[in-house]
Amino acid sequence: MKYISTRGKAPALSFGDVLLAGLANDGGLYVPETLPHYSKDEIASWASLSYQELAFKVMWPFVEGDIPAEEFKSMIEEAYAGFNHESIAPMVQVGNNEWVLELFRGPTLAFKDFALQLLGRLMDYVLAKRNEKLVIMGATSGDTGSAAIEGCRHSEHLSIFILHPYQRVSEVQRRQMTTVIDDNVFNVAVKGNFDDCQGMVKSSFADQSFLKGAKLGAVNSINWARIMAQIVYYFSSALAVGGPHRNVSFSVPTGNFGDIFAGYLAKKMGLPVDQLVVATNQNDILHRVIAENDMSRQALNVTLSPSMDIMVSSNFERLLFDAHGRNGAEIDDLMARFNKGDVSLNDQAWSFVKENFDSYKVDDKRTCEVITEVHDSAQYLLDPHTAIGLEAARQCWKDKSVPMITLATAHPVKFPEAVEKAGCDLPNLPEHMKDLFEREESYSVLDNELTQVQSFVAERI
Ligand SMILES: Cc1ncc(COP(=O)(O)O)c(C=O)c1O
Ligand SMILES: N[C@@H](CCOP(=O)(O)O)C(=O)O
Repeated sequence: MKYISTRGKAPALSFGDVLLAGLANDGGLYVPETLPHYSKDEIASWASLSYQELAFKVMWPFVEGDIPAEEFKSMIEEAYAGFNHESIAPMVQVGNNEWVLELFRGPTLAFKDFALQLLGRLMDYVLAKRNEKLVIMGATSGDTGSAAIEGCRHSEHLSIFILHPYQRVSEVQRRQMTTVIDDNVFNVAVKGNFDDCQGMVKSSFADQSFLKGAKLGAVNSINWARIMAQIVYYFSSALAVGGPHRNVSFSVPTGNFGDIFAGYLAKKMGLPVDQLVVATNQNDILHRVIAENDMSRQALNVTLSPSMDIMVSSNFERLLFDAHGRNGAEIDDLMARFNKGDVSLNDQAWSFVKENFDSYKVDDKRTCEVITEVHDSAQYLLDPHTAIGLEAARQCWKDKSVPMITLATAHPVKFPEAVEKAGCDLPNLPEHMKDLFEREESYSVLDNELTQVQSFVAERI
């Protein structure tokens, strides 16, 4: 499998190279040159597989040639061994034909563990083979950071620098990152927002001279391997409710557009998907572009769903690549126009986006109401991101005979403020985190300045 950049100027790479490259050197994002496609019968034949076996089936075409099959199988086994449910991604019914897909059963209690438990192992394997080291820079609005640290901390080949927006992640999220005191783990609180952190990571890829020869890698969903691992649970959940011989729909709490892009790819690979619903909080650029073709950047709101406080949505570029007939030159030009303030898509691209996605925006007040309502009606506690997903599902659902699956992207215990505002009791922290509030923290607070952050990294590698 070869991977090409959405901006058409970077060289096509193999899986191993894409894994380590993160962002393409033309500023684009890597996507597979072609996708495997499966018939309904082939997909149906996967129904009896374990999650790990299914993960191998779905991901193998993307890594074949770079990772030996037996090694890849072992990595998958290890990656999901630390999940606390035997199904790995269990489903809970919360209404008629209405399902919640629990993606928070991994070590850091968010869907990011699905990809990052595997990514750390993949990177470690490829780096060991090549006898190389990698400096990871990642940006987080709260969940990627801890999942990436957990996935990479044991590697001798990786050092990891995670930028989070100062005072804009929940205390549980912050402590999950900052209480990991390892020689190769560095946490930085940037006096800015998530977009600032993500912008610094992307600028660092564009000019890596500050690293004095060291190589930079990515753990955010700009890294193709993140998306690849997230495709699997669209297949597992569809199979659990009668797919592929019946259609299913998905509603996805969305920020950086990585998770729902994985669902879009599952559909392209043959999974019969009726609707893909983009659920946003008040930071609604994705809802505005789908509904009104308005991509104008507005000030970032602080919400009760902080992990989705994102305005510049990296993976949307991967979708736009398809919307523009996979023409890299057009995307290169489009991105330059966006940076100069252009805020709309051409008619053809907008139609493509609207044909593939529905969308809905949910504010904080409604988020809390949904948490309360579902707690009362189904005795089930949603986290605020999932509540947004469920409300969007209900508002956008066109055919109620089609099962609607909302992705539960995080555990409610990470977001006490929303749970308490909804009038619900906060569950206890799981056993492995129960002393989280007593653990020592270590992190540095830096100004929202690229040079300051880059010097911090350069001095520590
Ligand atoms: C809990 C939670 N829900 C939803 C999202 C949005 O996912 P994506 O960025 O892949 O759209 C994130 C982070 O991005 C998250 O941490
Ligand atoms: N919500 C994310 C933001 C980063 O998204 P990613 O999927 O690109 O890593 C977070 O929790 O950090």
